[in-house]
Amino acid sequence: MDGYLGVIVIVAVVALLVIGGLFLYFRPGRKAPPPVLPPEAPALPEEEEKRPAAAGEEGEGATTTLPPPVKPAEPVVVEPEIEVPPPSAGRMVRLRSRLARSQSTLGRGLLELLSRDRLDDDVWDEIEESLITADVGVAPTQAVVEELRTRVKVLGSRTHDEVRGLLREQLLAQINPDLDRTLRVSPHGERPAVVLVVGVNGTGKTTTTGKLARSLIGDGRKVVLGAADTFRAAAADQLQTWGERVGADTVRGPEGGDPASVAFDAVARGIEEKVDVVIVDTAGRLHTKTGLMDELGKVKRVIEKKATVDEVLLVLDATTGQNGMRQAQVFAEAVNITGIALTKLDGTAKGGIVISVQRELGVPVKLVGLGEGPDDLAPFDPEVFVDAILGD
Ligand SMILES: Nc1nc2c(ncn2[C@@H]2O[C@H](COP(=O)(O)OP(=O)(O)OP(=O)(O)O)[C@@H](O)[C@H]2O)c(=O)[nH]1
Repeated sequence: MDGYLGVIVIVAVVALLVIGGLFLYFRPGRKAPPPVLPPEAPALPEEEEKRPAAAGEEGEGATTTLPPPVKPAEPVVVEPEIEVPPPSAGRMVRLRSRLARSQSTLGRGLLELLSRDRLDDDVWDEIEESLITADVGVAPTQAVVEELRTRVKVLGSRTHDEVRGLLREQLLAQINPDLDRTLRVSPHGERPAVVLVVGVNGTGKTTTTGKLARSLIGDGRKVVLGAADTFRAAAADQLQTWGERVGADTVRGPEGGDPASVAFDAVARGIEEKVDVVIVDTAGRLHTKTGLMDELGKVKRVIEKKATVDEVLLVLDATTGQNGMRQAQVFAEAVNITGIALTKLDGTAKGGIVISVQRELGVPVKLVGLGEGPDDLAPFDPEVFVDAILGD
């Protein structure tokens, strides 16, 4: 009996436990067990995620390939583009219109005066004044007027062409077409030719050095530039930019350094690189004549340890008139000038400076600047010059 009772109690306890468990499991408000999620896919790089899926990539079974690691981009070195400048020949003809614009008032005025029926003293005075105003200089003006007076007397009545012919002849005679205007830029065997560029800052000296380098390169020569104007760092930068445009190296020194040492290094580089011409831009400080002589003298002496100085070009601003002439005199006394580069001839009606500067300094105008463009430097051609003054 006791055995039965024990079994009944055990069954009752088990039944109670089962009922209690079921109640707890199904009771209202009980939270559902968390859903079982599939494992997360690995994150893709942003770009890959945005990329539209290609055909066949979508849907079940598509696999994701990770992109290869991106290498950091190599820095791109942009080489400056090397320009090919035009040759020097025919440049003055090309730039003739610039001359005609600036000089034709003089030509037209003279032609009109000389074509008058009666040429009395007043007219001759006016002719003289026009020439003086155009910076022809006193002595050349007197020579021109005297010669014209004689020729006109012989001629009697004059046609326009005859007057033009007379004037052309007289102006050309004053410019002297027979002067040797060739630039000495031929190398001497292994040694390059050396051109020293001197003149006051602001005359267009550095610009002319750069333009000359272009022009020589246009003629097929190899050039090295020397920035011996160490007084002004900007001048060296400017020259270097000119050089880079046409693939010419520029040798420079520290600001305020010894110009002679830069000139020496430039010539040494020229020899090393087997170039045809080394062009040295010097400082143009007009302190004292002795100071200038010492500086330019030293530059020249130092260059001559390695090569010969073939040309000493004086850069002169045509717009500065008599003031420029005085500066030119100081340079001519300090160094042996072999040629003149007359700049800004497009910006003045006083083209007569060509005549007076040659006469005063006894050296020919070899180059003329006719604009701010890189190829606006031309070998001087007296006939083109006079024809531009007189018109066609
Ligand atoms: N119209 C015209 N401008 C020129 C000519 N030659 C130079 N120039 C300009 O004259 C300005 C003055 O040049 P500069 O400041 O004299 O330059 P620079 O003489 O080369 O400089 P530094 O000699 O180093 O002082 C520049 O804007 C040149 O472009 C020319 O023949 N015609």
